[in-house]
Amino acid sequence: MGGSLFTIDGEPCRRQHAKAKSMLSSPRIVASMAAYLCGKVENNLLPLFTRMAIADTSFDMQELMSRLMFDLAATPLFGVDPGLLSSDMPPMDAAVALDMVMEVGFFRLMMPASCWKSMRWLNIGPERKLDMARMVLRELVREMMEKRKITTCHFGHGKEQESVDIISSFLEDPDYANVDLLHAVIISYMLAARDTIATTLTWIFYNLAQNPNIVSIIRNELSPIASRKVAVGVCTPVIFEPEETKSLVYLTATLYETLRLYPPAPVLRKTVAVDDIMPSGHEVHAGDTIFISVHSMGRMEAVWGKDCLDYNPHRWLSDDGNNLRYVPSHKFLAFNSGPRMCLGKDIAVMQMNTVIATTVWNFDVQLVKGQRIQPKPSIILEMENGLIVKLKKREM
Ligand code: HEM
Repeated sequence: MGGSLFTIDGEPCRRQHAKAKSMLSSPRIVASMAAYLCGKVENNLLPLFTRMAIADTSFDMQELMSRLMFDLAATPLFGVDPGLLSSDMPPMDAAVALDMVMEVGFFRLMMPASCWKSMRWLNIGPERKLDMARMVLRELVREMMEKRKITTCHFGHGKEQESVDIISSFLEDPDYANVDLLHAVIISYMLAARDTIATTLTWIFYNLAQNPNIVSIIRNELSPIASRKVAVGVCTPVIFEPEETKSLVYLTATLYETLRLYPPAPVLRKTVAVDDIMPSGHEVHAGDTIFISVHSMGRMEAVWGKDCLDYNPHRWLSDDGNNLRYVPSHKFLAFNSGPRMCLGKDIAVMQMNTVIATTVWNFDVQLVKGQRIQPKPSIILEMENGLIVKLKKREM
């Protein structure tokens, strides 16, 4: 990822940041992503969930969310659908390689640099695994670039169909003529857009399965939209489109509550630019490294009050329950705060609300008993053993 937005500062960062911001806020790209999201949910996710429910089969929700998000991240990037969520469940080597990058990244954060650098030089341990993951990812990029020459993925319906591939704008830009830099930018985009959301969705389904009262409130909020879509007594699955879910405050509150307790980026690493004194009174010096545990901050009584450990979406609502309460980003750090705040927040909320609403409305998600839920040591807060669930189709 060397040279990509996540590893740089100063002028190169300013330029990359501006480019990423203009792409991720472009109405054309956002509309294409929304259209592709609806197509993926309708044509892949819902049929798959329906089959699982009919067969009463247990499955790993984390793996499925990882496949879904791989497709949702890669398609607008390359203009080609890798099809990891297709019914034949193809091998997901590239997704596993992305996970490995996150695990080794965590290892590097925890180890003295001399230790991992020696391992890299000797090509042993986690560094060897990273090297292999790098090869898999290079192959992914090569394969997708080849495919995009012959296939173009179209988004939307009828005359409104158009193709979008984010990569074209990098290929046309002389700043990205260096192949290694282009490669780093592509992989960073995949990590930012896939892992964060797949992980959050998995934790949401885990929490909802244990809180049927919260599920009922979400369904009540969805009910007026659903009743406009299907006639009473008709059993067609309902899909909730981004335009319909964006004003749903309780659904969004549930999403934020999950991000508070289970932030997908649980630790942020910062380097001090100039000597300073923190609001806490701690002195910091230029070059110092600071780790911020977003995971711990989300569970601190001093920040969130006595019920800080409860899963309670209501804390995000105004007193009358009709609006989201304003919470400053330095308190709710899941998307970072300040000039380097997440640029994909709105896209992420759009994608997650659509997947949650559609799943929760059409199915009951049940946890399979006897599994141990614990986080994996990684830069991303994935579950070590996945999340094994069963689905029941809702009778309406
Ligand atoms: C649940 C979803 C997401 C969460 C919680 C999240 C969180 C974050 C965090 C914490 C950072 C700061 C990282 C750091 O400085 O160390 C960040 C940066 C960033 N995110 Fe996200 N992200 C999410 C989804 C996305 C998506 C879907 C995209 C793209 C489509 C995206 C694009 C970016 C970019 C480009 C940056 C770099 C901003 C900069 O440094 O200027 N993120 N995100």
